[in-house]
Amino acid sequence: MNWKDKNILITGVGGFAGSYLAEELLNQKANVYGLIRRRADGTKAKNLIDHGIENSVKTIEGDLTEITSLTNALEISEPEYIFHLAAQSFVPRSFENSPETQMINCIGTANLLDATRKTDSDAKVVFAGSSEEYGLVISTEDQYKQAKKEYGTIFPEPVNIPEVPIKETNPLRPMSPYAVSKVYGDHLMQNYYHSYGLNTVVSRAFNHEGAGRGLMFVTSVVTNQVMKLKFGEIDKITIGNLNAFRDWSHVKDIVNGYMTLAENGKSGEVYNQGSMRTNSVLSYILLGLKEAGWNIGKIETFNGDKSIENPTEIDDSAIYEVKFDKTVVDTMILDGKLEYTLEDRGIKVHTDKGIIPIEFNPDRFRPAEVPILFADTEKIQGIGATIEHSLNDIIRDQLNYFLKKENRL
Ligand SMILES: Nc1nc2c(ncn2[C@@H]2O[C@H](COP(=O)(O)OP(=O)(O)O[C@H]3O[C@H](CO)[C@@H](O)[C@H](O)[C@@H]3O)[C@@H](O)[C@H]2O)c(=O)[nH]1
Repeated sequence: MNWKDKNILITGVGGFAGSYLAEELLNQKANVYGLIRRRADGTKAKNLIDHGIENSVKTIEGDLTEITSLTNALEISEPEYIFHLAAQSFVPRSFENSPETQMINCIGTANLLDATRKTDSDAKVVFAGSSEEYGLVISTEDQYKQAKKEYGTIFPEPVNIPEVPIKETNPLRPMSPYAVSKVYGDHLMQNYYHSYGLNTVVSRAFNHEGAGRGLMFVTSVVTNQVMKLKFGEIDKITIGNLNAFRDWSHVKDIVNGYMTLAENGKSGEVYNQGSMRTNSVLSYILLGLKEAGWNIGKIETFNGDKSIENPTEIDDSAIYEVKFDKTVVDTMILDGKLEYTLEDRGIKVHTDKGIIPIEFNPDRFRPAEVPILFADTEKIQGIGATIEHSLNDIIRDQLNYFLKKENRL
């Protein structure tokens, strides 16, 4: 599409993905308006400054929880396209303060849709739903039996096992207040299309990462610590569940996907966005260490009773970037060579420069966890989206970000 001179409104423009999206649209000469929360100190959002676009985005102050803010933003920007990215997006925070998450994510989305309807805007709305909506994805028969026991008759039955890679038609089994809030927004988008004919398209993006990712998300937790290790500021890595598998995309691929949805997404439809890979948190750490210059020899549990020799040398994509193999669930390394529990307290990584401990912090484990996410992205690829970045591209960008930030380049 030719974005030149098109009016765009982005909610959450000061956020991680919002600022990448704004930069790309500005590069393509669109008029970018961004809804931004009032800041007591009068400064602009840091992400806009990092992207050098703080003066090019036309910011409109407002709050999603006040519908007048949204009608005002729509009247000022007269958008042809709205990207609704603003949200409380950190899963653990939603467990701590669920009403806050619901206010922003549910009421905020309801306000935006209703403001769009009431102002007779014919803008196309692209909504940032989430892979978290899928929640408890079933990978094995045993897991299914256990889940069925726990959740009883309300458990949405799998269509087939394994349910990975996950298609848009998969049942939604949200596992956190955040995930529930995204299911709400997702369904409301579809409902406003069917009830009022609003042009709404839902993106269910899987995890997306890159330079500038919030420090609390696991990929930044890892790469930030890897850099601190490199410069001798810490002597171990502290982490939560090493055994979670995520489908990590580069944020730039996801932002391009949002633009593809604006251009070619069918109204009332839902599209996954992901990388067609799934990797464990442990793999992210090992690849991060490797990228930062360590050679990894062996990994073992703290008491040494379980170990793997040369894990990063088993280096083909079957280990670290897989087309999902159904034998692989709930084990740390994808071929299941090292299994561990929280009682093991951590893992030692033997390297050419000494041992690096990876210590489990029980506080970082969640009341309910999503064990694996892995997208089937055929539908969005069918309308033109592509995957341009590898997992190592993401890790490299994040490591370099921390190098630059600390003036270490
Ligand atoms: N944050 C964090 N997560 C950790 C840690 N240790 C292990 N993890 C595990 O790493 C996984 C990823 O956590 P996050 O990076 O916090 O992301 P998320 O919960 O998967 O959610 C992100 O992706 C969603 C899309 O799938 C987004 O919708 C959501 O807003 C967020 O960006 C989770 O399984 C989490 O338990 C840690 O120290 N910190």
